Amino acid sequence: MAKAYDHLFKLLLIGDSGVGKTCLIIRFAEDNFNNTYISTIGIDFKIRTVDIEGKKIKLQVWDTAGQERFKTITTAYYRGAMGIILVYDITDEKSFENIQNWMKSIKENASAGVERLLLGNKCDMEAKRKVQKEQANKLAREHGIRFFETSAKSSMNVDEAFSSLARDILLKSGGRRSGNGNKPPSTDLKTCDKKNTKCSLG
Ligand SMILES: Nc1nc2c(ncn2[C@@H]2O[C@H](COP(=O)(O)OP(=O)(O)OP(=O)(O)O)[C@@H](O)[C@H]2O)c(=O)[nH]1
Repeated sequence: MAKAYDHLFKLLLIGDSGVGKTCLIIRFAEDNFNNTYISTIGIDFKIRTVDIEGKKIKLQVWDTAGQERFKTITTAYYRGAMGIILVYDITDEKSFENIQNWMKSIKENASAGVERLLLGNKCDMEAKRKVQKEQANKLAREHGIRFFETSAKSSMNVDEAFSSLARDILLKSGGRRSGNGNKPPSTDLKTCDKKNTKCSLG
């Protein structure tokens, strides 16, 4: 039987507990949303196949628990990820400040050259906003990565965010670019990962 997809990409979502990682994955994979909060225990994944640049890309999206007590389990999954999505909650300043720690965790645990993406989730809650878009844009620019504000509740930018990460991985793996050149100029993509003595390709 012919293979149902051209590429399989493993993605991982990280970020503080309660920022909406599980909800983003459920919105992306099942187009559903639930207000009830059930904190993730350890790790889980969902699958969706998308069409990008004429290729069928099967996305295996791993959901990690944001709680500190699961860190040993969750960081073990970083190495196999081709793309990592860092999520904060636009109504929770601490979750944005902690993005720096999550970035550090990627440096320590993920493969060199892993594609990263920053998401400010819950953008449907404008009245409770604590993190300004410009702050996050600046942080994303400093790290040379893309940034989207999303809402798992309203669907805003959810498909766009996952597709953009998948496209970047595809391009890096030898696919062809067709437009979408909105990636900010990289400031750190050419730095070497000391631990792995490998350079990121950008
Ligand atoms: N208004 C709004 N609420 C959201 C959104 N995304 C998630 N939530 C709510 O935020 C709470 C936490 O969502 P989860 O997806 O479980 O958070 P998580 O990041 O997976 O949390 P952990 O599993 O503990 O790491 C739930 O009550 C969700 O309903 C969103 O985009 N908008």
